[in-house]
Amino acid sequence: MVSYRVRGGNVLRGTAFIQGAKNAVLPMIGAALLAAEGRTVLRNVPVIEDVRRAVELAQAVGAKVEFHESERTLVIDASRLTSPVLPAEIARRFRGSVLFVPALLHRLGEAIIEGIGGCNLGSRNLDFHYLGYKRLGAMVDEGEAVIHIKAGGLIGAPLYLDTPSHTGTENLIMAASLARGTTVIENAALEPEVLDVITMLTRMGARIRGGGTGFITVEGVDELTAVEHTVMPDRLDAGVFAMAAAITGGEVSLVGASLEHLGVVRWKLEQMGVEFENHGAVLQVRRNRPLRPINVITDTYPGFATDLQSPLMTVACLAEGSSYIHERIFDGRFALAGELNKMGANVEVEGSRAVVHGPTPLHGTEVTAHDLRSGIALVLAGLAAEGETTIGSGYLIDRGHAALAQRMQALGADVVREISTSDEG
Ligand SMILES: CC(=O)N[C@H]1[C@@H](OP(=O)(O)OP(=O)(O)OC[C@H]2O[C@@H](n3ccc(=O)[nH]c3=O)[C@H](O)[C@@H]2O)O[C@H](CO)[C@@H](O)[C@@H]1O
Ligand SMILES: C=C(OP(=O)(O)O)C(=O)O
Repeated sequence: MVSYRVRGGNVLRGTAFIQGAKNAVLPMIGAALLAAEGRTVLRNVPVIEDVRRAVELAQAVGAKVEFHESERTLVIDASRLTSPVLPAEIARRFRGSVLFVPALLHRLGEAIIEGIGGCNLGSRNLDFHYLGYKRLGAMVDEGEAVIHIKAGGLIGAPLYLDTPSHTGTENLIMAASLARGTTVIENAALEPEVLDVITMLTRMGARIRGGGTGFITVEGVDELTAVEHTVMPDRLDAGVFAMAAAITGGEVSLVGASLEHLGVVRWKLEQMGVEFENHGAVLQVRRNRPLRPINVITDTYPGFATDLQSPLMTVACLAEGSSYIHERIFDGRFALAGELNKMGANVEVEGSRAVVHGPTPLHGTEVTAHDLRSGIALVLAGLAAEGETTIGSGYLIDRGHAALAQRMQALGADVVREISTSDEG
């Protein structure tokens, strides 16, 4: 059982090193399994629990994987895959398990999904994935507990997504890359991580056009080769550290962060009173005036990232006035509000909208992470709160943020990660 203990009141100053992107490395591990020969090398891999689960899952289907954690490097040899089964005990613990399906279909002719995990954010459908596989010629049997997808060779086809699903786009690009003929994917996702995955696949020999336009064309090839690729920086980790500076009225240098990748998040934080300045490759973030309230509507990239909606809700608690948040991507992403209210916040939720009445002084207490980003949002709340905050279910934070306590401590924060003996949490 992991928990985080935060003593608030310290102003954060110093340098934070932004990790490699969780939402890029997971599809890249899936992509590495498409290469039937040689060894793939992934660099700048974040040392997070989701990557450890992905390594276990790749090993479960027969790949040889070495995770050199201190070098943040993965070496993946997928020349012999032996099992199409994504076993429940691993696959249920993270979302990235769905990204193994295209490789299993191409390499073994079938994929058997015994469970799918990831943050509990309300409905998280996969119908666009399944419909896409079907249009490429696969058979999908959606059982109660197990999903069985079979294909005796995929064939390119016109595909579409009702909304630009992030993993849906990645999966259909991977499936199309080794399919016979041409596939066109309309309404594809534009997220920077999707583009990074396209860059890696292209290096592997895939023929993909239109990344970043919403309209992607893939000409199938006969084989993909193992390559070396450096994972892009994690814009969500960067956003969290920027908000940590903002909420404590501090100043931090973010090594590896890209302003461009923050999209609308950058402009919303600026409206709240946060200043950004690029110093070459280092992004300086500071806040030295009172926080202003904000209106935010989450959207796909370059809109305001839903994964930063929870941390922003915490920052809004300290703003001078009422902020308005409209969550448009997930239908159950406001569990944080109840936890913040336990700390003295005044957040009202109605359906997909929340109003944060600020400023409210926060006080430390025992709270629970309901998902990865509500967990990190509670760490931010703890930084601004009087006294001590204990955040339970810390495993959820470890799913997506590497060495969080050490990186926060380096900025002067009092954050400790604690482990007690009990079940995962
Ligand atoms: C591992 C990974 O990359 N996770 C990210 C990915 O999740 P993920 O790829 O699961 O998110 P999607 O973009 O697919 O889902 C967004 C919305 O579309 C709906 N939908 C999606 C697919 C589908 O087949 N049918 C359907 O209805 C979902 O229910 C959800 O409401 O993008 C999310 C939205 O930016 C981020 O919060 C997650 O951090
Ligand atoms: C929703 C998230 O992740 P996942 O899709 O892996 O559950 C997240 O990173 O906030």
